[in-house]
Amino acid sequence: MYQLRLTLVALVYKAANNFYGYQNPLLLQGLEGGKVGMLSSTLLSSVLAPLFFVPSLAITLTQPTQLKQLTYDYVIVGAGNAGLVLASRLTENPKVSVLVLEAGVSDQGVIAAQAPFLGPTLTPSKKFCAVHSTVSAQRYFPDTLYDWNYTVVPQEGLNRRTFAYPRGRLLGGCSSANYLFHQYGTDEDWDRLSANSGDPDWRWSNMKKYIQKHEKFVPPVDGHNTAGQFIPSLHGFNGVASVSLPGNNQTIDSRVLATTKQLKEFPYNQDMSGGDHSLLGIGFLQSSAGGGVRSSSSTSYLARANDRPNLTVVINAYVTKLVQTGTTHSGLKSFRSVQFTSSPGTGPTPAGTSIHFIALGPMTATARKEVILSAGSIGTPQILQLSGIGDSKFLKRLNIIPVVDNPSVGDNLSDHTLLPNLFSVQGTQSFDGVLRDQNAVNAAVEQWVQNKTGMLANNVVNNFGFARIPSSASIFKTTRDPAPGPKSPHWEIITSVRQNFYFNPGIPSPSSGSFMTIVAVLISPTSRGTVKLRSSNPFDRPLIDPRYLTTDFDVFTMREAVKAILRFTKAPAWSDYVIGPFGDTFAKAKSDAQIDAYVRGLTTTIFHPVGTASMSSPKSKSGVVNPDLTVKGTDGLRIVDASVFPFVPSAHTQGPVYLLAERASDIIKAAN
Ligand SMILES: Cc1cc2nc3c(=O)[nH]c(=O)nc-3n(C[C@H](O)[C@H](O)[C@H](O)COP(=O)(O)OP(=O)(O)OC[C@H]3O[C@@H](n4cnc5c(N)ncnc54)[C@H](O)[C@@H]3O)c2cc1C
Repeated sequence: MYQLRLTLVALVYKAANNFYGYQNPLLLQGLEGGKVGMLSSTLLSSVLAPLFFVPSLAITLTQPTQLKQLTYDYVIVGAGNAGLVLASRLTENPKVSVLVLEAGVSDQGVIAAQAPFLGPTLTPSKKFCAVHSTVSAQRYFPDTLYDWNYTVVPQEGLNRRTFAYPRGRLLGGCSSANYLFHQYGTDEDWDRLSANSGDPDWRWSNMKKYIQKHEKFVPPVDGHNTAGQFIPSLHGFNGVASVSLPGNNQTIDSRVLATTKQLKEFPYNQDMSGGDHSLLGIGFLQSSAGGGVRSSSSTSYLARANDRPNLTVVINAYVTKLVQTGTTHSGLKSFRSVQFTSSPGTGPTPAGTSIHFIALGPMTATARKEVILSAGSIGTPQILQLSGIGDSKFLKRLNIIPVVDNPSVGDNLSDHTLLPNLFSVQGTQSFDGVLRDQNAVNAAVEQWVQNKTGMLANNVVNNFGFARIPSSASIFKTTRDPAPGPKSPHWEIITSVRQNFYFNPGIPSPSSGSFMTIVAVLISPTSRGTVKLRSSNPFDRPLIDPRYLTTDFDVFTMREAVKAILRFTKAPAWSDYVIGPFGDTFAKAKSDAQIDAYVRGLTTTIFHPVGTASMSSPKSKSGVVNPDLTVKGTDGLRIVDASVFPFVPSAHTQGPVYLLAERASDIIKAAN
């Protein structure tokens, strides 16, 4: 138990420094070179798993070679957020057999995937690797076993910076590795999807029923009175995955709430889940957790299907391509087979290069009914292109034989950007103080170990909100409002007490002082990017180019968000707390040009890529899937994951993915 506590303490520090960006080099040195050693969650998995068993998987095979059969009714690629919803729903019929192929590892016993506070240790830090930095990329992008360890190509709109682009690589996918914010987007998001695709059943009036199937709203772990913090009628209480309000008061909560009374610009919003209810305003975060433990698609949807003999899940199974199995009378190319192999080694590799290949020869699984791609917004377009489904001219250049010419594959990448704004604050009550106090950290660890409450049981954020730029703003003279409707936000504000900032190379982390970070997120981006193959080698990481802040609207909105956040901190509620912006570029950012430079220097991602296999109407010449999620020009192949959203929803994306996958399960059941 001593080792457990030591390891948890170190993970607390790692979590604190990974969240939203900044790593304290001294702290890292301490962790990597000190007694605790390189604290990997692998250690936790192997040594400590029995102490923290959370029901997730039971029948999972750990290698493709353990498969006793290779033909199933459905083959699902990716045991991620969407993939496990499908696996769980399709196997409700005991006559239907399902194989799920997952390249990543198990989530069982992975403590960092369980304690909400430790989630950020699963993915590489977002610490910026400056092109002019003297520090190697490897030093600041340490690969993790639970992540695909991607990086973005140098971003033109962000001073040609590159940075880590986390994607979960374990059972549950990103739902096991994310930061647990849980919402559904606005009704206007879903109504736009419906209008664009021509399918009335994507409308919110139809989609909202899936909340009841998906969500199990549970009380917060501290048992506080939640009256006025959420609206019960917007939630499900008997669904599969737990959702809860914060269970550990943070020092700034009361100031945030006071601000909502003091500034008309930031009204209080009683429920932040979205849908029928507006997202505008500030309220309490709802997290995908219950009882102080993360709820992922693995611990919820897979757990309920564990004992079904008709479901087979294989981890360490890397899908290299889809195999064409014929052509229909109408000329559609059938893809009912999937080629896969043992996952390559996951040891440290320099960011952006090939992964060392140690796999056995390829195997092929075949679906009697359908193959369903749920490999996520990066994996899905990668597999499509490797299979000859994509832009023919581009594929030929990579010596891949084109089968279905579709230039939309891998296009239209859309993501939310993130800018951490750091403020110096008074006193020692910020999270910085807690982290410098070994006794406080030990006590928090002890509390979670004993009864799953306290700091580790909680998300790192308690309050957040959404806002619009005024309709009279000058940008609307030249740009059409990209939000899906007047109730949907343009940007998001996330309040946090963490020491949590991105620093310009040369400005060391302060070893004293207290900080508050208020994050600005661009919610309705107009920049669009791409995910394209680097080569025909399936183990080469694809080229990810979100093209962040390459439009006037996106730059304008981030600038206005920074100005609004400065106004937020001028409310009387902060007068005895906030000292002022921290860091030269922020403190001196007064003119629009200075704010823009500050924004371009620090913005990265909040990990919500969508759109790389967009849904469009069957008649549309662009797009990758039809409204029923079948892949255009193909037969026997669907896509169910975040890649099909043509626009990034006005929310954190796991909730929309859950609803998408619930409806997709119904569509697939009805079609077969
Ligand atoms: C660090 C981080 C923090 C986030 N925070 C939040 C948050 O707080 N709230 C929120 O709502 N959203 C958050 N998100 C985003 C959200 O979790 C994702 O949008 C969503 O879960 C994506 O679901 P998906 O099914 O499309 O893909 P995934 O969940 O990524 O599933 C894809 C699966 O396919 C597997 N796969 C990929 N390629 C292959 C292959 N070749 N062979 C076999 N398997 C393969 C992957 O390993 C993965 O398990 C976060 C994401 C990250 C990475």
